[in-house]
Amino acid sequence: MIVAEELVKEFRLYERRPGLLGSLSTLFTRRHRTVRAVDGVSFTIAEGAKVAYIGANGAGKSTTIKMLTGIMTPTSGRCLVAGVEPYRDRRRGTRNIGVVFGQRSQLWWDLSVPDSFRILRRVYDIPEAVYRRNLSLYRELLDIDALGTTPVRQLSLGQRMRAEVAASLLHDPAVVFLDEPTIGLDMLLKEAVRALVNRVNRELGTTVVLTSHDISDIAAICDHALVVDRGRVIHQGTLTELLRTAEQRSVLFDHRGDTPPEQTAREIAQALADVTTSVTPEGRVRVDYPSDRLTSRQVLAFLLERFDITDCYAPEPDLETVIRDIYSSGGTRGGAPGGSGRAGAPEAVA
Ligand SMILES: Nc1ncnc2c1ncn2[C@@H]1O[C@H](COP(=O)(O)OP(=O)(O)OP(=O)(O)O)[C@@H](O)[C@H]1O
Repeated sequence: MIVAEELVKEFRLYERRPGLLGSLSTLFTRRHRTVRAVDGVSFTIAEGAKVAYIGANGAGKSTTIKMLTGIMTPTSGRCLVAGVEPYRDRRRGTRNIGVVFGQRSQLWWDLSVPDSFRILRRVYDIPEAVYRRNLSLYRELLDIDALGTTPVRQLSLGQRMRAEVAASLLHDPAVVFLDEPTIGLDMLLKEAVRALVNRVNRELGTTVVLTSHDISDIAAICDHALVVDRGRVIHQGTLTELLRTAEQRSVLFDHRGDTPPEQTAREIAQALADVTTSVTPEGRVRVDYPSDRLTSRQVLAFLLERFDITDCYAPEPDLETVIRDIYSSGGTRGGAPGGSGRAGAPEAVA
């Protein structure tokens, strides 16, 4: 559904020299430096996938999405969305694509939400049945009627974002790009937006590309992740594979006997290099270990041999920690199953 091949975007930044003389001299000799915001990014996203596009501030997410939605033309490389190069054929491109994009609005500021929707219906030539089905879905999930006839400019951020998400899906696009779609929404509305996105994906097979700093959006919607750092793809695969790359794992357990858990924790820390131990408020022993130096099998074998364990579990690594680790390593860690890196042919995300 989406193919990016060695996508590059460079910006020229012109230097301004201080003072009046400096300003005058820049009229004659303009010096510039080039910023490479996207540095040869290649990937494919299959039809119907729900992909989190993850990266720290300035990693190149918005620039990539601007190229995928046809707002920007790549410096080199190319991308195809539903078979169309969106920046070459914007008319055909926009029919396939829905977008919720940060500060940009697709609504008319002086008009109400229903009036904006009526215009969008004409622009996209949306069949009556599709328009009605979608409006009733937005009534059911987003309480869209509550926005009434207030002009869009007078809506709160949360109210506007509800309308933006609905507007992006009104024409049943094949792909929807959602950049921070739940910003400004309260907990219930966040859940409603996530439910809507999941429902259109399930019922219509809409491909979803989500950018969000809210990890719970990613966990609630996405099944795949594409992680970028300094303009390059550094990880791609399923969310489960991403979680498996966790650098730190843990095991929690209870055991029989008179030894207090604090003493057990000390014994383990002395016996096993690289682990850290603690006792939870419930009195369980917690063992944290680095996954590149110890396997869960080794840790469990050690614990089973030494202690009469009555209960034991290994919690899933949490997504937030995993993503933070990826950012801090700047893509120098080994890739997850499914591959990482940018060289060669585009790699499949789903
Ligand atoms: N129009 C522009 N002119 C010059 N530099 C730009 C322009 N747009 C983006 N950049 C630079 O390109 C890099 C990537 O920016 P981009 O907005 O794509 O990052 P991002 O991952 O979306 O960040 P954020 O999470 O903060 O939105 C940054 O260094 C940014 O300063």
